Amino acid sequence: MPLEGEYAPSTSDWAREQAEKIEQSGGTEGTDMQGMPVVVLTTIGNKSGKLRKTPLMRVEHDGHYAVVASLGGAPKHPVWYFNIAANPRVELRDGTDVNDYVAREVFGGEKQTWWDRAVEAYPPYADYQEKTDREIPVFVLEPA
Ligand SMILES: C[C@H](OP(=O)(O)OC[C@@H](O)[C@@H](O)[C@@H](O)Cn1c2nc(=O)[nH]c(=O)c-2cc2ccc(O)cc21)C(=O)N[C@@H](CCC(=O)N[C@@H](CCC(=O)O)C(=O)O)C(=O)O
Repeated sequence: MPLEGEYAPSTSDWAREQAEKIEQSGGTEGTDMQGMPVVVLTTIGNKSGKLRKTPLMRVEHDGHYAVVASLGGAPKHPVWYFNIAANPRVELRDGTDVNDYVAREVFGGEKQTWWDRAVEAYPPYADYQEKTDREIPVFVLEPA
């Protein structure tokens, strides 16, 4: 069941432009950054109730996805983290495929497994974790 609500654009220009390019092309354009694949996560704003569309690096293994709240190694979580915390129902667009998921933050060995997969998909994640004391959260997306 797709998430319903009014879309509210990100205040990050580059992210907004990429999300809108991907969405408006039905997932056929704008789906990479530095040659690495990008997906679009849709969350429900935990304050506005609006739909937030966030481009993220694609982290996939055997048909399962994870999303990484890295924000370039900033000291604070990206606010989409708090959207998921309040409502774990999300949508993920991977190219032309859009599916519903329930996001589950992972810890311990499961997080390490997915963190290794994330760094393999997008090596700068390792640098981001190096540069911050913040534990960068990883969510696994369970099919809804
Ligand atoms: C800039 C901010 O967005 P954010 O949710 O903090 O997310 C920051 C970034 O993670 C986001 O811009 C990502 O798309 C950046 N980004 C990646 N960010 C990552 O964290 N990980 C990635 O792998 C990643 C890859 C990536 C690839 C391409 C690209 O273009 C961007 C990429 C934003 O849009 N803020 C809005 C509010 C958004 C929001 O969700 N508001 C909530 C309330 C949130 C709250 O305050 O609790 C609501 O509507 O209720 C605002 O300031 O008005």
